Amino acid sequence: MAMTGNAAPEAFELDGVCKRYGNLLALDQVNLGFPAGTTTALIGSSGSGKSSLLRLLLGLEWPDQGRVKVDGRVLQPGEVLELRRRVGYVIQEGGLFPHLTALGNLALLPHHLGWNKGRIRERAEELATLAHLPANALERYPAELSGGQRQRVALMRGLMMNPDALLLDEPLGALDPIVRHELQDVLKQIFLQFGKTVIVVTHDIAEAAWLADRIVLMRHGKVVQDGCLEDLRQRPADPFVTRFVEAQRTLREPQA
Ligand SMILES: Nc1ncnc2c1ncn2[C@@H]1O[C@H](COP(=O)(O)OP(=O)(O)OP(=O)(O)O)[C@@H](O)[C@H]1O
Repeated sequence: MAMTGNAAPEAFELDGVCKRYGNLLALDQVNLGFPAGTTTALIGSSGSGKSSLLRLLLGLEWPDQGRVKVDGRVLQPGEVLELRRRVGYVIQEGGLFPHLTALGNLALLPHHLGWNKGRIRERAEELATLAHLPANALERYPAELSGGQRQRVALMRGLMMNPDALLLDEPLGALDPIVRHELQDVLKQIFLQFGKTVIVVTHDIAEAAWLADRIVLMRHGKVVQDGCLEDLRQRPADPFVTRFVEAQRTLREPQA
């Protein structure tokens, strides 16, 4: 995101953030920074607070304690609409509107901001090439697309306005292994080309390591470890880290 002065501020920052839902403490004193231009994978068991964390960064939720900062400034409710224009958000299953074609879904925000049809189509076609979506799929409704194609469109929608940052919540969650593998390549290529701040939530440690140099592992609303895959493997901060890493099955040759 925008830099001010000599020091590049963190694109996003959580400063002593607690988030409660009733009696449940979903985030417990989280301190984390996401420097501008870096890619981070957030992993952790189900219910550890990963999605809540992303929603706080987007102003879709507010902390009960602590502060969320964007570009070094505390996020204010009045800034959320503008923030949503500057940050692409991609969720599992895509969240596409079923009554609009792929192109219609992609066009929603740019149309609202006054882009003409030609410019919208040109941008959509450019992104279709990037996301390896056949151009004719742009005219189809979500129900006429495969799961992988819907995810590609969701990713394209997140990139449509050339955002300053991209937040992805299990973008490859519900896909078969071959499509997932292909899309991991597409995502990695896009992140490299994009060169901006990316935070991606996944359950899969191999996917996390493929997409990001930095992995933040969460459990029960707290950050357990923040490092690279090698740190998690060789220097686990906690026995839970080893359990989490070892719980991810790898295929081995059958024993003779
Ligand atoms: N709107 C809500 N109302 C009540 N409880 C919620 C709400 N959103 C999340 N929670 C609870 O907060 C905790 C953290 O949820 P969150 O979705 O952030 O976890 P997660 O790590 O993203 O989980 P998953 O990997 O299963 O998506 C969970 O126990 C969840 O049930």
